[in-house]
Amino acid sequence: LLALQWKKEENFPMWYSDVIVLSEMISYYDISGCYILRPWSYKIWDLIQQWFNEQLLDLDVENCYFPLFVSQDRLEKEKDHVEGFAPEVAWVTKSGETELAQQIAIRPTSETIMYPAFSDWIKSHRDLPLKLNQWSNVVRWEFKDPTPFLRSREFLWQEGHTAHATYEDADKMVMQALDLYKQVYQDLLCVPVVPGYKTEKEKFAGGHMTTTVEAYIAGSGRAIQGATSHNLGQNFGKMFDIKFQDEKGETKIAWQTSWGLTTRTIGVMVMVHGDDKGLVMPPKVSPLQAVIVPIISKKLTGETADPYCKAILKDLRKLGIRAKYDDRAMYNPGWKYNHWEQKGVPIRIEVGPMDIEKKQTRIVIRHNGEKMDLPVEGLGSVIATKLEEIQKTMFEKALKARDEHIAKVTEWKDFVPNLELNNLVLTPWCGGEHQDWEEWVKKTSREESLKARGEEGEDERTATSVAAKTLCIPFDQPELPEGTKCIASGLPATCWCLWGRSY
Ligand SMILES: O=C1CCCN[C@@H]1CCCn1cnc2ccccc2c1=O
Repeated sequence: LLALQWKKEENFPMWYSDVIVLSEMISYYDISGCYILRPWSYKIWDLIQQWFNEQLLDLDVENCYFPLFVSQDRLEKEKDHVEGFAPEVAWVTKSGETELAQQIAIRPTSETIMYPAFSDWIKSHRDLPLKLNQWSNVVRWEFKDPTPFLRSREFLWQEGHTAHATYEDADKMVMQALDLYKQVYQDLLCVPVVPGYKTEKEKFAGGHMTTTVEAYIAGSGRAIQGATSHNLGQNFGKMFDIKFQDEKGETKIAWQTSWGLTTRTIGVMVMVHGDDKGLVMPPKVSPLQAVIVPIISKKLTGETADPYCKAILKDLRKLGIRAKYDDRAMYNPGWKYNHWEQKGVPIRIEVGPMDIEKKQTRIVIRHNGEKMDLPVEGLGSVIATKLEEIQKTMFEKALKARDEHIAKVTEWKDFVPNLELNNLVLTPWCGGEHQDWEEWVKKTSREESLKARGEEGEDERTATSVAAKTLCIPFDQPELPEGTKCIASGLPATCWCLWGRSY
């Protein structure tokens, strides 16, 4: 099956699952919610990890590795933190034919695995700050529709866990981590995100405050949480007895953070940039940034093309450009064009008989189809510059598409009509602590959406997917004129809140 069977605008979910298979990113697996990450997608995670690890050095965060398994006692140390998540926990209950005396959980996240050790290690303020990061897989036995990269039962992530002497130090760490996430999305993946606070209803219950970066998927008109960074306060310190002697010899409880970014990043990138020819890769994370295709014919044999193309390849690689010379004789140029377009390679370099004669080459830019003839002389640095331009243009294009779909709304009558236009909605809000009114918006937006679609009485599952929820209270707050009313409660608005249908 060589061509995409679905158009992105016609059937977004089918287009997505087609693209990730045809581009050789994913293969399916016989256990629901589990997927094979093939080299073409794993390399993206590799590149994200390389960049992220560089940044961790500057933040004095060290990598480590904790066990995959956690005892039931530890996992359930603090009931109310886990109860909401309990159905997602995967348990090991036997080895071979033998039942285990105590069932053991597979980590869904590592707070309860790490923090007893934190308690052992942290005795004095001199042991602080403790800043650790772990790259690993985690398992969450979700029941909502699994989607490769976006929602799977096992996924790869990094989880940062830090302990500090003061609230302020912890809060600074939370924001530094969130800024790394913003850079991963905007600077590496060319995906614009809105950084902000989660409301009380949407935050991590075990923490004090949650921050997030929210992305927008134009294909579905939905928002998606890109990554999250929590200020845990002293909650886990109290639970796991993480105490230290401060300079005055007084015993204090540590202030903590935890923050995570997952392979969901890859799915978001595919959805935002992909088109009807397949993947469109941002150069910074593309496994291949340029592919050289010789147009072999009677007028141009392999042995004439080889030295010319290999010289171009050398020139590119010398500048650190991830390039490949596709000299496979069993595929014709047309097949190769289609293949590398589906895989989203940013630049194709075509070499035909005329090109060799004129010491030039024809390059084709994947994201906008632009073609141009360039001299082979100095080609490497021209390609390097082109790649930077592509990175910038792709982000600007996504930013425009996202901004066109954020509607500022102050009256409730305009809320659902904007959701129906695939918009996110920015509204005056009475404050993140008003969970009751947040619930009201969720329920009312669902009912009004179903009515607008003439689907009253739709079954619960579908209905939930049309409800709007709070995405975040953006750090970047527009002017809020005195006396502005909350769009739902009519109470005095204290902030602007971003809403949307979401994944
Ligand atoms: O977000 C992050 C970032 C990385 C470190 N962990 C925090 C908080 C995770 C919240 N969470 C999420 N799913 C869970 C599933 C089962 C048990 C516990 C949990 C759980 O605590």
